[in-house]
Amino acid sequence: MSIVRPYPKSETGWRFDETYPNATPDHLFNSRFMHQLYFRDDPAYKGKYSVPLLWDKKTNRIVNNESAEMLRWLPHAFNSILEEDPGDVEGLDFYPADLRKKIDEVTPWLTSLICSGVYKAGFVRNQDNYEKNVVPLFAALNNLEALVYANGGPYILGTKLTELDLLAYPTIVRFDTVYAQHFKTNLGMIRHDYPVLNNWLKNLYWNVEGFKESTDFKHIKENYTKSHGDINPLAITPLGPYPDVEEGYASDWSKLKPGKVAHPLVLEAQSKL
Ligand SMILES: N[C@@H](CCC(=O)N[C@@H](CS)C(=O)NCC(=O)O)C(=O)O
Repeated sequence: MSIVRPYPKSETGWRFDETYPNATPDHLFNSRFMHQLYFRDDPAYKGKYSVPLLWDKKTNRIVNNESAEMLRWLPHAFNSILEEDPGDVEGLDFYPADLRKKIDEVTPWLTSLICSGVYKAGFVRNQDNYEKNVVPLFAALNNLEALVYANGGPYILGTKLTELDLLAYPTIVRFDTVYAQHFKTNLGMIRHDYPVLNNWLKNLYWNVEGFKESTDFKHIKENYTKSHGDINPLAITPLGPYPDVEEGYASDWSKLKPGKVAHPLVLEAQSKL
C-alpha cells in the first residue's frame, strides 16, 4: 500500500512524499503525484484525482477508485482462489444475508446526511446553506445514537461488524477533532453529546484490530486544516480536543443512556426523517 501526504493539494492534487511522517513513496512507479497514476491508466482522464485507488499490477490498470464499491466487493473478491470454503472466512462478511435489509435501509441516510453531510455543511459559502445542511446532520446523528442504543452494541446493528460501521467510522472518528471546528458542525460533539456513539467509537478504535492502525490524526487534521485555504487561511491546526479519542470503553451497554442534540431546529428535522 502507498500512502499520500495530506497537504498541500492545490490543483495538482495528492502527492507522494516519504519525508512526511507515515506517508510513503508510490511503491509501484515512484510517481510524484497521484494524478500520474490516473493518467498512466488513461492519458485522456478528466475526472477527480481521488483516493483510495486500487491498482492491478498484472494488467497495469486502475481497478476501482470508489470506496463503497471496494467495501462491498473486496472481502469476497478472491473467494474463488481460496482453499477454505469462502463461507468460513471469519469476520470478512460485512454485508451478511440476515442484515442486508437493515443495511440497505440505513446506508442512504447515513451516507447522505452524516458522511457527506459534514462536507455539505462545511463547504458552503453562506449562512443559509450552512444552516440548511448542519441541522439535518445532527438530526441524523441523533437517530444514529438511538439506533446503536436500540441494537445494544457494540456495533451499529448489534453483535456483527457490518458495512455500516465501516462507513460511519471515518466520519465519526474525525468529528470532534476536525469537523466540529473546521466545518463548524458544532451543535454538539460526539464525546459530549452522544455517549452511545462515543462508546461505539472507543470500542472500534481501541479494541478492534485495524481501526487504530489505519487512523492517523496528523494526516487527518493537516489534510483539512492545511489544504482548505478559504476555510482556514492561516493553516493553523488546532491542538485539541485532547485526547483524539477518549479511553474507557464501557462493555456493559445497558448502563449507557443515549444522548442527543436538542436544538429546536434539529428536533424538528429529526421528527421528519
Ligand atoms: N467516491 C469516492 C470519493 C473519494 C474522495 O472524494 N476522496 C477524497 C479524499 S476523502 C479525495 O481524494 N479528494 C480529492 C482531493 O482532496 O484532492 C470514494 O468514496 O471512494
